[in-house]
Amino acid sequence: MQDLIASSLKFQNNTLMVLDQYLLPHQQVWHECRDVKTMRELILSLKIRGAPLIGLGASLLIAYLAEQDTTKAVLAQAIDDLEATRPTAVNLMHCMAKLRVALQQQDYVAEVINTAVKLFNEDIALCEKMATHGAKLVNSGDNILTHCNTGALATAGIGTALGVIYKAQQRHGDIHVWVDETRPLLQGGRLTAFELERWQVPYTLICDNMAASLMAAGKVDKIFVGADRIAANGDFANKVGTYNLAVLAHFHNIPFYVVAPLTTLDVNTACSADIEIEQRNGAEVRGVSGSFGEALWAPTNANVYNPAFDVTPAKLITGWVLDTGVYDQQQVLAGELKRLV
Ligand SMILES: CSC[C@H]1O[C@H](OP(=O)(O)O)[C@H](O)[C@@H]1O
Repeated sequence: MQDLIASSLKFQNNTLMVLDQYLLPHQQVWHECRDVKTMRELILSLKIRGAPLIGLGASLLIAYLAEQDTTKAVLAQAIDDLEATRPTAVNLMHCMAKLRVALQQQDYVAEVINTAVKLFNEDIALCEKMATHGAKLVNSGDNILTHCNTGALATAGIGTALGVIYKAQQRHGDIHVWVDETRPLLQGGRLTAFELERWQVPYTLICDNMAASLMAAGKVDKIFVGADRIAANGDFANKVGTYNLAVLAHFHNIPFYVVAPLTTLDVNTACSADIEIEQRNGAEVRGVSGSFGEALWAPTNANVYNPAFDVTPAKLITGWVLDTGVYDQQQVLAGELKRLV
């Protein structure tokens, strides 16, 4: 398999490497992955994370195993095992479905490898298209609020919502970004801040509970977020705290955009009620751990509610920025998204 290199995932010299996003930004540690058990742990612990990226990481692992003359039956089980890691982001299911088709072909080793390579390279191109479409929605001097991390660390390209922000900054040179730290795992404070510094995009880090007063003060011009799954009616699931922003944006009449590749659209999921929300370990809320070690602030036995995602109804969304274009609420509520697949 050819070398494939992205910000947090690479296949080089026949070795699959994953950047440990849990240790960023203060430690850059790459883990080698040679088996399903390791990739499952990397995905479940969010060392590799981001809807598109977990699909690509799983795909490259399957391709690596195919290259090691792994039997069809073992590859099929590996696909099932990896698909079962995180239930909300549909990109993982999309990639695994493509690999299942490849596995049924006569020359399945070559087909699986070619499919994984194609998915990786397609993602790079999809990011560019989303960024180009979305950047046209940004005006000079805009203050943009974003949530979680949707950049190069979460994709094979420049990202989804953060890719729009990056392209807009290239175009205008004078935008500013409010970065939600994104409790409990702090993808915004750790990863988005890290990426915006690398790209030299001016930003200000805020706690999630500060977004409301910034909007009330007129300091937020637009909101761009990513998605883990878009339902057929335009509702979508994204990192928990996204729904808060959508309700606040609606109240304050601030444009609210979701940015995702068309492969995040799941026409088999009718609406948000049908999206399975991943529930995560309470330890993530009782304290925090990372490159600095760990800190525990809540009582050891505190009951915790820790959904990794929440859902936002289409009626709160101004626009859907996909690689195929930008769609407004009237188009989406009229069923336009379903006609794209
Ligand atoms: C382009 S990443 C999309 C999506 O994935 C993130 O979730 P996680 O960090 O748990 O993998 C977040 O919801 C992003 O918006």
